[in-house]
Amino acid sequence: MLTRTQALALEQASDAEFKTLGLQAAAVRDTHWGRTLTYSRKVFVPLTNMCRDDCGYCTFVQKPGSPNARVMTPDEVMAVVHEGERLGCKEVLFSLGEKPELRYPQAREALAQLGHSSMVDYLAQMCERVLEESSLLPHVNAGTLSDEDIHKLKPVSASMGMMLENVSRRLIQRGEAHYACPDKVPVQRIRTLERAGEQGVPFTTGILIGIGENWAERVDSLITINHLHRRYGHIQEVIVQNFRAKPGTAMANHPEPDLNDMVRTLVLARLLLDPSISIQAPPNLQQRFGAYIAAGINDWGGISPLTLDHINPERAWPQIESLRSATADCGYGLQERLAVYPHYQQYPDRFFAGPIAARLAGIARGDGLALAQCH
Ligand SMILES: O=c1nc2n(C[C@H](O)[C@H](O)[C@H](O)CO)c3cc(O)ccc3cc-2c(=O)[nH]1
Ligand SMILES: C[C@H]1O[C@@H](n2cnc3c(N)ncnc32)[C@H](O)[C@@H]1O
Ligand code: MET
Ligand code: SF4
Repeated sequence: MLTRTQALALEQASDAEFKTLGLQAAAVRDTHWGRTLTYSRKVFVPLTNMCRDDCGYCTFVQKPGSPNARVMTPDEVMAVVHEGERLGCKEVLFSLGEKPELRYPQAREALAQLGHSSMVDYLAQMCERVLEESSLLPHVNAGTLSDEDIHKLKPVSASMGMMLENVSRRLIQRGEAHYACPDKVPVQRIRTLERAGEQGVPFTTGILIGIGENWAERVDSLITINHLHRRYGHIQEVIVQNFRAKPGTAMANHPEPDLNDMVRTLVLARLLLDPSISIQAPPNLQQRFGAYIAAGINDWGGISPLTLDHINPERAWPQIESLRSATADCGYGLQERLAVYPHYQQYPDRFFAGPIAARLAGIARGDGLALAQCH
């Protein structure tokens, strides 16, 4: 594994040097993850698109008053879940705006009508319903979480996630991507990762590249994730996600990272992080699958046969079969996985509680949806 000094020095490395490093990264992946990449067949449920933050790159968020601002009803959620189940999905990714009730009366009213006072309460209830009424496993991506939030969500979700994005405090200054976003203050994101570790939650995180950060700040963000994983052993995967510029946002004219930047960052992540951490890059935000595989990724993340990627709705998911053939062209297999990685299922007492523990124990015994039955 690289030291911080070595990682920082890579900023100056030539394309030829990166070619050699890419071979090393791919070798680390082959040793620890084998020659089969994974993906999770999932549905995406944007429980609410109202959010107390205003990230400069986000088109998901809608201000109350806009005709598109909403909180999904339980029936709407369950309709997506059941349709996903019919199509063979095994994961429900709840991805939502952060604590809109703390900023907007309209969000408080919408929640009150549903019988809740916070979005996390409503989220926990919907996770519980998903477990009671379907075979899918909830994975929640609700941003920063308090100790109580995690305690509430752990018994009803297989795993949780929150992109660290970046640890740089520069990005919260006026004119930067995270200006006036209380949930993007680095220490808040780091505390969420820490709390998840303390409470034993299999956790997905990652970095968002191209939002104004520099190479050293990427290195420090990955090192932060690695330190937390050393302490708690709970980081199941790290997503390296590339910023996409969206019309109508504050960052509409901000340059997007190119493929070379993405590849260099994937190589950095693979050589810097503990090799037991899965490295994922989304296949719908660039189309050069082979370049990512060569850079050492072992996972394509969630792919949906049903729902849009609501965060990047203009980027269609590849068909699973076309991803399989592109992956095969590079000499790798493609296999479905669950929202929680197999390693964590070996330590149920630490990582699972309540109804989700019972469901995962059932899967391990072979009733319900065994991984072997995955497509
Ligand atoms: O479809 C998506 N899936 C996203 N995922 C889901 C991911 O692809 C996997 O499906 C899950 O992490 C299950 O392992 C996230 C999960 C997180 O915990 C945090 C952030 C993301 C980001 C995305 C995303 O932008 N689009
Ligand atoms: C779920 C994750 O999606 C990411 N996200 C939000 N907006 C964009 C965008 N324009 N481009 C790429 N990623 C984005 C954020 O990092 C969030 O945490
Ligand atoms: N609001 C959360 C975050 O930014 C999750 C979804 S982003 C559309 O991390
Ligand atoms: S990226 Fe997440 S936190 Fe930021 S505005 Fe969008 S929904 Fe809110």
